[in-house]
Amino acid sequence: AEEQQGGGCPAKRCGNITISDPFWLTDRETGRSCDWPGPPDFELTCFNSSYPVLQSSVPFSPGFKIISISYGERRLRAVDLGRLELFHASASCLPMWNTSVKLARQFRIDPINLNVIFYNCTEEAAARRDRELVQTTAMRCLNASNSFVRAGVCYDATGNYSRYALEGCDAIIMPMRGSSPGETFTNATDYEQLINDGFLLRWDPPVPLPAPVSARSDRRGKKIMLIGTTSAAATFLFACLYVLIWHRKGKRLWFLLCKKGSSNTEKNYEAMIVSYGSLAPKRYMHSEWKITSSRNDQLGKGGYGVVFKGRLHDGRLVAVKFLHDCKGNGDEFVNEVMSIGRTSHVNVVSLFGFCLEGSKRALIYEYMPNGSLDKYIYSENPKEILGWERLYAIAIGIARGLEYLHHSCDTRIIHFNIKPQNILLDKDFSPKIADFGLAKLCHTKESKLSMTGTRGTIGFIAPEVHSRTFGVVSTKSYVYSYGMILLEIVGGRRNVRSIVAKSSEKYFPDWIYDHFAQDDGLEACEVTNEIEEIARKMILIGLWCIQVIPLHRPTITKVLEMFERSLDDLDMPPKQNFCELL
Ligand SMILES: Nc1ncnc2c1ncn2[C@@H]1O[C@H](COP(=O)(O)OP(=O)(O)OP(=O)(O)O)[C@@H](O)[C@H]1O
Repeated sequence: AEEQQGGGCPAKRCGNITISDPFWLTDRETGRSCDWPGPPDFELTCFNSSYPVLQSSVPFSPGFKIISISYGERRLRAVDLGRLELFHASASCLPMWNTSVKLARQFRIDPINLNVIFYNCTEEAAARRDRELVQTTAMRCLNASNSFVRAGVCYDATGNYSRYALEGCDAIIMPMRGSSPGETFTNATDYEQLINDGFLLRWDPPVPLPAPVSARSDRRGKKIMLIGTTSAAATFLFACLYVLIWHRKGKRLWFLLCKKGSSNTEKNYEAMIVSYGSLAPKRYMHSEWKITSSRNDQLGKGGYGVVFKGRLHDGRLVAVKFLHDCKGNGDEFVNEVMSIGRTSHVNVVSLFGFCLEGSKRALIYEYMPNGSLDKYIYSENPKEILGWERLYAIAIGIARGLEYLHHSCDTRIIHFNIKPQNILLDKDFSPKIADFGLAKLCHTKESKLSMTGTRGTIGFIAPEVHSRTFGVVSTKSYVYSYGMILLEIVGGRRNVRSIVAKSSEKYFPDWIYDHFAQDDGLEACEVTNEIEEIARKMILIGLWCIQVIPLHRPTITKVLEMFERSLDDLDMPPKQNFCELL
């Protein structure tokens, strides 16, 4: 019988290799040579008519050059093109994935292969002590003095090569062609040749695809198809009804169904996560963490969902935020989570990972043992618990975190929800900004405090966010919220209430403005002589930040400069007419 490609087209040649079932060739320039494509993982392209290329499952990363295919043994020899680029790239390195990550589901690295490990070191001491390592010379994009290579590492079926880890070095593992039985390479000098020789891959037979509908198919065939399709549709409908009924009866079954999406979607998510590199937040399965506290003991509940304390398998404590009412599909969710996860600053809460199981979504954050700032500033005696110096340090820390979110990272991250509930305190009471980037992920129920600029209470949201008549929404809108937090730190809501009671319901920013110049004016805020400078500075900066017109507010960088100055160098801001906001 005539040899065929996967999908039923006649076999073709690319260079000196015959492409036949299950592989199939696409011609990128002239379009598909087959009407009916073969199994997706087995699609090849022919590079310059000289050799076939197997695609990488990681988007935008180079695939594999095929050197030979043994159809009988279901084995092929391939070279990772990403590795070759290491030798030829003139300027920068492409992200280096472990080869196994780039392989589609149907392919496995043959256990007969040995491995080469490349080390890129920031500290070389450990690498230099290791006699088996050879310093690299040919890697254009790595600094030759701090990159090393080890060859002949045996295959480990569990994929655990941690015993080869070196302190101060990143490592990348790539398979190399297995030698004759029993022989291992201990000398890595020939690493370039070893990589060029390629390695062996095995494949599992693809699941057969349904046959194409041919224009020439006879009536009987059509009838069978019709019966088949109708019964498949009926079965599907029946299954849907069954699930719906069960969903109503008990959510458990629904959960089981949602636990994992289709394997293609799953693969897509994995590929997206991998493409963000090693610092990307990790995707956790429900089984990889557990809630440590009971339902009655949740950490809190906000506009986006409920937050529980949890623990990862490795022992780390986390805060798990179960999101409700999420926008967009899984891919969009993963992309947004990745951009949130790229933030890294001492004053910004770290996102360790996320959960995405069907429609269920959760974010996993580092756990902040001292909770949120509101707990302290609205307590009976906040200044006694934290002390003014600490409160002052917290104020500066928040400004640093905001400056980072404004300038140093992905500008797509918007945080319209700066308020004391979203300032979390770590074990040393250092502040970290939480809850950013969520507006893009989920719909929120209106936030409890921040939207209500009602009489006598303080709203954290800048006037221009409510109404464009006040100006354009910009980073100055965060500055407004920050200013309100400063005034809250000084005044505290309880204090505000008592002041309000004593002063015929005067708005706190108005009240503090009027009392700022008076000698005993700050007594109501428990300000004593020793800490007067600190308190007055926070008030002045706060009042500058809450100027109604955004243009009149300082930038957050300017705010940090103001903290550096002495009180005498700071001017009094113009008094605002807050009535128009209330
Ligand atoms: N990483 C964390 N560590 C410790 N506690 C946390 C953490 N994240 C949130 N919390 C607690 O959970 C509470 C609820 O948090 P969440 O961010 O969901 O809502 P919120 O900030 O009160 O309201 P909103 O959603 O309107 O911003 C917080 O006030 C805080 O006390």
